[in-house]
Amino acid sequence: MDLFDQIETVDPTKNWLPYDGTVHYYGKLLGRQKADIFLKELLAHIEWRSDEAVIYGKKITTKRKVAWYGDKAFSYTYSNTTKYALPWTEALITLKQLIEENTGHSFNSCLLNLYHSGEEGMAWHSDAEKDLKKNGAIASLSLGAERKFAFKHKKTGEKVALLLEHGSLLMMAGTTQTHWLHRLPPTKKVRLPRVNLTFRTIVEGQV
Ligand SMILES: O=C(O)CCC(=O)C(=O)O
Ligand SMILES: [Fe+2]
Repeated sequence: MDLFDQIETVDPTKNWLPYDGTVHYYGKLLGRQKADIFLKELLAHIEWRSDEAVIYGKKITTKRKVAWYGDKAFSYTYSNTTKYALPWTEALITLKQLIEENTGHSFNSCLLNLYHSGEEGMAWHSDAEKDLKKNGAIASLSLGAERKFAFKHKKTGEKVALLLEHGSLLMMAGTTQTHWLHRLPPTKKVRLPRVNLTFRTIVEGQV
């Protein structure tokens, strides 16, 4: 697939996955000017922290920064560490409402990632932690540097890739997290920062 074909031909009804899940790309939900303003605002005012993970009993710290916000101080566990959501900022509520209006889904939390340059990425994973609503939709808003985003089927290994533009929205729904991994590959070609927001639904006390 030619990644650069997609810009003129954004069809929000297209499912980018061939089977076992649903991924819709809405293209640029925010125009250039608004996207620039939100990027600046989030870079300046989100409480960015290094991400911590415990892998084989060792605590590691990522260069990539993260932050987590929500309706209340949900606790959320992944990579053997527990985090607590901060209360929504005005900018995040505005973005959350915009996404809810455009997708018909609602969300109660948001995980933000800051990649300072193309050298920072995120490894293959799926977002199916037990705190998340099972098969709940995840809305991913991208600001800043355009980056490639890839999916890989857990059994067949089939891959799908697309380019996430400044101000764009990607929706992952249905059984996507059960059957597909996704990642943000690192690249030497990108020198500018990117902020990604994934709006999610946390379910407390779910077994
Ligand atoms: O940065 C991205 O586009 C994806 C981030 C992601 O997969 C996650 O936060 O779980
Ligand atoms: Fe993810």
